[in-house]
Amino acid sequence: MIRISDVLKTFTLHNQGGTEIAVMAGAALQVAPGECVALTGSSGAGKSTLMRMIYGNYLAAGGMIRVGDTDVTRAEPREILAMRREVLGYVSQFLRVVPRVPTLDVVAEPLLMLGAGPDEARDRAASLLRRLRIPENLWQLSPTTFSGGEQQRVNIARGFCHEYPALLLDEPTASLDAANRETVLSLIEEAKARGAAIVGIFHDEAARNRVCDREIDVSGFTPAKAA
Ligand SMILES: Nc1ncnc2c1ncn2[C@@H]1O[C@H](COP(=O)(O)OP(=O)(O)OP(=O)(O)O)[C@@H](O)[C@H]1O
Repeated sequence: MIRISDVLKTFTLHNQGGTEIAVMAGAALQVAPGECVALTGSSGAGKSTLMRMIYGNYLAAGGMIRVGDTDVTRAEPREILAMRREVLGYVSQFLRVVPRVPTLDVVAEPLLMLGAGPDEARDRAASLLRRLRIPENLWQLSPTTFSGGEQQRVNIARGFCHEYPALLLDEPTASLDAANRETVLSLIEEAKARGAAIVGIFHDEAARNRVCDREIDVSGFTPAKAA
């Protein structure tokens, strides 16, 4: 479902005389449907950079990244947007929302954008919000004023609303209490069971051991070592 080979990434520091820094070379990864792969490696090794390249936020300088039928390194912006709508979900650590949109609609939006009926989309959103213990009296409010942990759970609910064939998870259990952490791990297990291919960053080692089938240490892709 997700196939990466020989990926190269350089950053050009425009505010520092255009200096080019190579941060990744020879990156390779394959994730099959129903599999969860953890990206590991020390801080600065390139875990987030690799996830951003898979999502099409950062452009790879070389190599191949395929998500389903999408050739991410060569796709037009509209193809990337279609991939994000239909195929590849991304649960980042922070919720970014348009102000004044009620929480229920923030969570239902990915399904609404795919043409689901409003009742069906809101029912699914409600069931996720309930599972993630967001009190019902908050559902009609915008999540902009919610606590950090509440925003994180709204973000997770949104990321799991549509059953994406592939998912990127950036620290999905960070700073959650035990009960909500357990819910998130169950959501990941259910997504795997229905065939989702998942790539994640999990600093929570017990969570990683429970849901991940394999680990890929991205330090192996830092140019000095890969050369
Ligand atoms: N936009 C950018 N411009 C320049 N350099 C960048 C940019 N994004 C990342 N880097 C560099 O790429 C390298 C990898 O960073 P990245 O954030 O991917 O690491 P990480 O493994 O996710 O780290 P952490 O665990 O601390 O989040 C770092 O040396 C970082 O400074």
